[in-house]
Amino acid sequence: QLPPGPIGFPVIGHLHLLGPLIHHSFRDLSFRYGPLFYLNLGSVPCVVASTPELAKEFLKTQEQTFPCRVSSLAIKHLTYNASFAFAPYGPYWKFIKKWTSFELLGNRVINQFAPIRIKEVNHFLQILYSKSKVGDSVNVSEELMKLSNNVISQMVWSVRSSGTDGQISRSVVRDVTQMFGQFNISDFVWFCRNLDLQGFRKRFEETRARYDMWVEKHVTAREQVRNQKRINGVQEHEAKDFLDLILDLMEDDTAEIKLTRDNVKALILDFFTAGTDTTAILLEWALSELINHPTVLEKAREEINKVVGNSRIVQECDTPNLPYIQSIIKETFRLHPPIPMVSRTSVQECKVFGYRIPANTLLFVNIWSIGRDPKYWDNPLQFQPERFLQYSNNEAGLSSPTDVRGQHFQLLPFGTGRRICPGIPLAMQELHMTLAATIQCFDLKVINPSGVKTNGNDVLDMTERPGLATPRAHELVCIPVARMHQVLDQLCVENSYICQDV
Ligand code: HEM
Repeated sequence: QLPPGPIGFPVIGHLHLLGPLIHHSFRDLSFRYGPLFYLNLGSVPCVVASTPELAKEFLKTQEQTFPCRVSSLAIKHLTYNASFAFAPYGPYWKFIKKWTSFELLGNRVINQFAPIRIKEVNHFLQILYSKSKVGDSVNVSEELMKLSNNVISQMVWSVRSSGTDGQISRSVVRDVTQMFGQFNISDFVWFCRNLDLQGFRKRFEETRARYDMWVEKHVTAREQVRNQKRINGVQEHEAKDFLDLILDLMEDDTAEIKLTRDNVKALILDFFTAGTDTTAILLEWALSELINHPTVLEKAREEINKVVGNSRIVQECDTPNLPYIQSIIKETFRLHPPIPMVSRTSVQECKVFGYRIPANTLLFVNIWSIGRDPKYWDNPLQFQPERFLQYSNNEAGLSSPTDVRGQHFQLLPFGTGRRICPGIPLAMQELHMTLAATIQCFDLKVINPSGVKTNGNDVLDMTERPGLATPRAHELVCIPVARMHQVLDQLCVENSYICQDV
C-alpha cells in the first residue's frame, strides 16, 4: 500500500502540480493528502514527508535505506560525475566524508582559518563604511556572497576571489546551484532522456567549460609550485590549504582511495557551491528579518553592547555569550532554511508507518514547511527569536537546547544522519560573527523596499527565488548608516591593505 496521493496523468504523472517553488507546492499538497504523500514525477516515484516524526523515521531510523542523493543530468555533467556531495553511498563517499568531517572541515582547520574569516568580515564592514560616508547604497546580498566566497576561496587555494577570478568564481557558483535546482524534463520522463527540450545541455556545457578552465588554472599552477619545491628540496612548514591536502591525497599511492583529477575538480566545486551561497543566503534573510523587526534588532544590539561594549568589534569568541544573536540565527534557519528540502533516494523497498515505499524512490523531507507548521511552533509565521531562549530563575536568557545540528527533527537546516552537512562548524562561526558585527556597526536603510505596507510601515518583501537554494527574490540593497565611527576608522587604518581594493 503506497502512501496517499493525487491521481496522476499518463507520462507526466504529477509534474503539472509543481510550481516554481517546489517546497511551496509540496506544502500545499500535504494540506490535501497528509504529511506523507506519494507522487510520480514523470516516471520517477517520489514521496514527500512533512513532519519531524517522518523526518526522523526516514533520515535516522531508515537511513540505511535512503543513503543516496538525487541524481540528475545537470549534476552528472557539471560535477564530472565525480562529486562527493552527490556521490552514491559507497567507499568513495565514506572515505571523503570521514576525511572532510575530521580533517578538512574539522575544528583544528576551522581554527587555523579564523584570521581569514576575521579579515573578510572586516573587509565587508569597510565596504559598508566607505559607502556610508558618501551616502551610497550597497548591494548587501552581493557583498555577503563575496564575503563567503572569499572565505572558501582562501581555505581552498589561499587566493582571494577578487577581480575577474572572483567574478568567474561567483558566477559559476550561482549558475551551478541554479542548474542543480532547475527542473529538467529529461530527468523525469524516460522517453525524453536523450532529448533536450528545454535547451539545458548547451548551458551545462558552457558552464562546465568555464569552471574547468578556471579550476585547471589554479590546480596546474599549484602542481608546478609543488614540483619546484620538490626539486629544490624545500621543506613545508606552513599550514596547508585544501588544495595541498587534496593533492597530497591524490599523490598518495598508499591511500585507501585513489583520487582522480576529476574527483579533485569536483571536490573543489563541492566546497565552492556548498559553502558560498548557503551562508550568504542565511545572512541576507537574517538581516531582512531584522530590518522588518526593529524591536528585535534593538534587543540584539543591547545584548552586544552589554557583552562586547562599543570600543571594539564583536569577535567569534564572543558568540557563546550572545544567546540572543544565536536565537536570531536559529529563528532565521527555521523560517528561511537556505536549502528548503533534504532529498535522498532509496536503495531498497521499505515500510514507513505502514506504507510501502518502493526501491529507487525519491524522498523529499520538506524542512521549510516543518519550520512553519503550527503543530510544532507557536505563531509559526512570526519572527520571534525569543522562542529559542530559555529563562532560568535568575531570568538571564540562555540559548535553548533546540539546535540546528541534526538532533532536533523540527529544525534540520543542515540535514541529519550520515549525510549531514560537514560544513556546520565553519558556517556557524561565520554566521554569528558576521551578523553581530554588521548590526553592531550599522543601521541598514532600505531603499525601494519593493514591499507591502502593513500598519503604515514599509516592510521588505520576503519572496524567495526558486532553485536548490532559496535566496531572496529581490537582492537586499541598503544605504548603510555607520554607528561606531571611531572603531570603524581604526579598522580602516589597521587593515588599510584591504581598503585599497574596496
Ligand atoms: C548556512 C550554511 C549551510 C547550510 C544551510 C547547509 C546545508 C546543507 C544541507 C541541508 C545538506 C544536506 C544534508 C543532508 O542530506 O542530510 C548539506 C550537505 C553538504 N554541505 Fe552544507 N550547508 C551549509 C554550509 C556548508 C559549508 C560552509 C560547507 C563547506 C565548505 C558545506 C559543505 C557541504 C557538503 C560537502 C555536503 C554534502 C555532504 C554529504 O553528502 O555527505 N556546507 N549542507
